[in-house]
Amino acid sequence: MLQITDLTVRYGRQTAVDAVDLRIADGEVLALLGPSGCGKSTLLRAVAGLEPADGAISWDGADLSGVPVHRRGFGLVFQDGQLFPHRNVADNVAFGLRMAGAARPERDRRVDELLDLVGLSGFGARRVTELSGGEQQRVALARALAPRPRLLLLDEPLSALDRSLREHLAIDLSRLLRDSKTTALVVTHDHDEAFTLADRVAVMRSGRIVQTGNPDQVWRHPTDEDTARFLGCSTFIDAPAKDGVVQTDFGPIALNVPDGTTHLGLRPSALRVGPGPISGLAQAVVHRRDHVRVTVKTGDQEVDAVAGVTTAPSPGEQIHLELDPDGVAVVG
Ligand SMILES: Nc1ncnc2c1ncn2[C@@H]1O[C@H](COP(=O)(O)OP(=O)(O)OP(=O)(O)O)[C@@H](O)[C@H]1O
Repeated sequence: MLQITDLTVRYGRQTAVDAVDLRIADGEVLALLGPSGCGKSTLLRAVAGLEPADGAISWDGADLSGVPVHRRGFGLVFQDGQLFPHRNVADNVAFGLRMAGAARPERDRRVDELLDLVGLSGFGARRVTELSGGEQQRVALARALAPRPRLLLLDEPLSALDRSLREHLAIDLSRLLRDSKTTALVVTHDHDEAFTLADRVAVMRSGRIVQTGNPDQVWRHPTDEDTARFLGCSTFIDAPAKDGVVQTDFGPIALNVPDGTTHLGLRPSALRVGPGPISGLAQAVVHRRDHVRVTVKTGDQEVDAVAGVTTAPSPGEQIHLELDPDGVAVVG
């Protein structure tokens, strides 16, 4: 188990990581999610031993301060893989095993096993410069996993890849981490990636962890407006709740909240163009992959909504909005 206690990293007068407490259980995949510059890479680097820090980092109760990077037993994967360009795939994967003094037959067996695990069987003799970006990241992952690290540290492992490959690899990576029962800390700014990969998500902002919880909790119940905004909410409303039903201007919604005023964050998908009590005027209409995003002026406010590709309104068209509870978050 990794235990981080009161960890602080300063660069001059700037505090990049501010008194962070965090724990990762054995076999758990924790995603550290936050906007650019919030300090997540710095926190990961401190755990790896690459960044001097105040506070304590321990593994199974043993303090790691003073333990150099290569003695921590952690595996590292960065955004751009950082493979050795002059070595072939098998030699890259075998690197950590060679450093650990593993004998040739064992090395070869483990390399085959890992290439199989990451879906690159038969790629051993290929030059890494002849691989696609996605293949290179798989090799980086195989290399990090080969020596059986007790903790895998992944810093934006998929960010350099294009979107469809990223989504595909996130699912593969999630399965692979589970199958190999790897304990992992994944740093990402992408909430889809965090929610695909993680058992638990820690949201970071301005050097601090502002919320931890399982993906569903964090998605449905962000701790404050900034977190909700970061997780895609763009419209915020207060609405009265009674007996588990919240009455919004857009219609009633069943939510497990106490009676009184509830603060809600609406993602664009919470408001759909369709039969509903509220009318508005379509403003900007933008086509996305599988839906259309519409900015709607209703009363004196502007809200984001979605429409089906075939039923999209034109700018200037009068429309109605209906509420989809799946896009609603309870804030606070
Ligand atoms: N070596 C350094 N020297 C000085 N300041 C640094 C250094 N590394 C990071 N910082 C600063 O510390 C803060 C946190 O940086 P960090 O890279 O940890 O953020 P991040 O959340 O990982 O962002 P990104 O996803 O953009 O890398 C930033 O303001 C950054 O400019």
